[in-house]
Amino acid sequence: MTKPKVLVSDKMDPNAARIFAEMGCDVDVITGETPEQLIARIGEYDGLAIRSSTKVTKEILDAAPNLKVIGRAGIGVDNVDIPYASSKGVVVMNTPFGNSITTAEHAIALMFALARQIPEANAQTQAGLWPKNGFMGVEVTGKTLGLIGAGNIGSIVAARALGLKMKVVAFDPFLTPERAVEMGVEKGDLDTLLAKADFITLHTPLTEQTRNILSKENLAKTKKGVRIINCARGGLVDEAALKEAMDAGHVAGAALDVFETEPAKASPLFGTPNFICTPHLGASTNEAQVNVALQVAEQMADFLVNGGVTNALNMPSLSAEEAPKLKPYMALAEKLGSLVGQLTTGTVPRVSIHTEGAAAELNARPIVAAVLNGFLRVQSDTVNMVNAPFLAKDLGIEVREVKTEREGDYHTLVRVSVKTEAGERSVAGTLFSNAEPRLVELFGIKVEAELTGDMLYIVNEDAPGFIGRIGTLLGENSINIGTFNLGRREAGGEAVLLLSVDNPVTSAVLDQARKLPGVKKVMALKF
Ligand SMILES: NC(=O)c1ccc[n+]([C@@H]2O[C@H](COP(=O)([O-])OP(=O)(O)OC[C@H]3O[C@@H](n4cnc5c(N)ncnc54)[C@H](O)[C@@H]3O)[C@@H](O)[C@H]2O)c1
Ligand SMILES: O=C(O)[C@H](O)COP(=O)(O)O
Repeated sequence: MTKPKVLVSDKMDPNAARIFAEMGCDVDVITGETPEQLIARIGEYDGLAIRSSTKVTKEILDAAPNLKVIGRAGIGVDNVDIPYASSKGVVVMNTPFGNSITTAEHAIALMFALARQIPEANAQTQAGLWPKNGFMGVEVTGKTLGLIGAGNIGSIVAARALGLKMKVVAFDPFLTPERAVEMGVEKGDLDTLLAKADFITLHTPLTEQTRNILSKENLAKTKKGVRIINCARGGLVDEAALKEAMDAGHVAGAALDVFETEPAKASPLFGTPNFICTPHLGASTNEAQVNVALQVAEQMADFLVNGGVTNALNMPSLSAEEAPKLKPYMALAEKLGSLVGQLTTGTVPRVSIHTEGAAAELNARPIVAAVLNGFLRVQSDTVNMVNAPFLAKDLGIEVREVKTEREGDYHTLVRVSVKTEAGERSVAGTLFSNAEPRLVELFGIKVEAELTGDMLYIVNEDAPGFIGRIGTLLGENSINIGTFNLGRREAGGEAVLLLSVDNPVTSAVLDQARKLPGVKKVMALKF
């Protein structure tokens, strides 16, 4: 088997290359290239490992027909066009915790640097000025820290601030009151935070809701003398408004690790008294860089070599604990989706996935993605688990999930129903020995079959002699039957026959089968 090829295109701890190689990938480390150089190179790679410098644009993705996974050694993925990567079936993963402590520590370091004006005091002292009386600081003890964003990094910052005997007011629409109590912070709305905080620190992603969250208007609502720290993303603070508020003496200090435009080689804020900045160093410690490099390489290699999915942003993750349980269900779901996809013609406005019994206790998202993958594979060769839900949405297909924890006839069951012009049609399957996918119902008829390889699907009138005739036809055409599965609505009624065959059935043989007495429909299927 050829080894997957991975390109590391941003500066990363060497442990990443070591892990890729140890886990069975060929790895090239080529950093600092222009977009044009990357476009010329990317075509041969299955994986791309990045930090924040490489911008993974549409043009790069279009030049990457083999690309299966992009791994971000870090948290923010705003440098990756995720919707476009998803549409191309490329998994995007990050390492959501590896640099959180380090970044939280940088925010605290900047808070102290602001409180005691350390950079300027250092510069003047080293310039021989000994400015003993020029730097009157403030204590942080007893002061209020306004935390905008109380996720991974925000909560570490809050814990450190509480340890420093500060009070913490947090604004985060997704922060539950219980979690706020657990964190020991006061949950408040943005206006309350702005009015109370002596220091404000930002820890949200940059989204339409958070862009310029510290706007001119909101800066005006802050306490006079407030100090602001941004170690999250440029664009959260309106830089021009911040400059005005600092010049007016309303904001006493600001520390930015991140800028709206990076690299920030010029800014009206540069040179402003009590303005401190660092060049996006939040994640730059040995510890964090080793963490994220090891983690991204392990995740990407696991995906490329074993199909494991961890920390993917555009695909349901499969934890080590869930994966063994979910994998046979995903195989079953994909086969059922493929079966209805192959047997259905015309537009399908709705696909419903119903899990029953043991299946209903599982994470439904990978099962749903697998059904859609199987269903849409019939119309697109490039569909996969990542892009299938997006493609379904683009096609206007409503996807419904239903769970029934109570067991029915089977201890575990997955049913896939599609709404068609002819009405609702459904197929259902179970797992034998919790591992082997089996079809158990096809359009209302009980039939037990393994969906595998080349198959022949026949609908006929239940009548004596039919099985002999079809067997003879296939035999005369040297087609060996592997399995033979029969079901019928009632004696003498509509019957279905699902045969697995050792070689594909030609259209000439399909035509002959259609001419057999009592035959209503004949189709070749492939799984
Ligand atoms: N400076 C650096 O080098 C550096 C390093 C690591 C992470 N980061 C950045 O720090 C940020 C936070 O990272 P994290 O790991 O804590 O992310 P996270 O996803 O764990 O937390 C983000 C929090 O922001 C909250 N949030 C979302 N929208 C909000 C809104 N409108 N108002 C208030 N809160 C909102 C979310 O509910 C969540 O709790 C990210 O932008 C990340 O890219 C920067
Ligand atoms: O989102 C992140 O992880 C940080 O912004 C770190 O970015 P970096 O890897 O480019 O230092």
